[in-house]
Amino acid sequence: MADATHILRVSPVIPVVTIDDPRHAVRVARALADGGVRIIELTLRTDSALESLKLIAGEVPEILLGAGTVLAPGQADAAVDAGAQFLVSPGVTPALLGHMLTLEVPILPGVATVGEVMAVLEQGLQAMKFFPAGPAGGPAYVAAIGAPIPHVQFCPTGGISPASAPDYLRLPNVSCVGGSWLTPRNAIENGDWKLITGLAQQAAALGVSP
Ligand SMILES: O=C[C@H](O)COP(=O)(O)O
Ligand SMILES: CC(=O)C(=O)O
Repeated sequence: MADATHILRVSPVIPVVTIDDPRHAVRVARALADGGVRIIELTLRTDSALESLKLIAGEVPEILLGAGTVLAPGQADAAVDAGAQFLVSPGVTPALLGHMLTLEVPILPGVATVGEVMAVLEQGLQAMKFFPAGPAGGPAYVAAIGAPIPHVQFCPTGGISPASAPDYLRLPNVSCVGGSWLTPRNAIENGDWKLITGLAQQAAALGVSP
């Protein structure tokens, strides 16, 4: 099933995580899960990303494991082989989208314009990443897309902070947001897993109504 609507309901925030040293991978995933965030989008931006995916897939079964920054069909295949349970791309091309649709995992293609939303919708997908959310227009832009196309659910990502996340999460066409703020690079390098767990707890609480 390619549609990722159910993936967007796992957590109010999908952490977008970049790990340089695979020895940190399991600790980062556990720190997020300990804070109540049981989903991770591990970017394929480092040479060791596939190794990190394999380690998390093998040792942290309680977290839903996605691969992000999928730019090419071969990367999508390699990520699934490494254990990715869903795939995220910052944008779409016909070749990449067509290939990802042949795989057995949910996909979250990135879109930034109404035309791109319509192109992805034509392929039968109703869940999309909106990227880069802040620079592309922010909550007002996402809300405006919802007028003609109310049945698409978005995960806005890019330039979002704990302060701005609620402005997106209150929109009817936003199920969650994505962000890198839960896993600061220096916290990973310093092994500050408590900080990451604390940031995850705050993020998980964004989904709880006051
Ligand atoms: O490339 C950006 C990541 O997808 C997340 O963006 P962010 O660092 O603004 O949260
Ligand atoms: C930014 C983004 O969407 C990605 O790295 O997949």
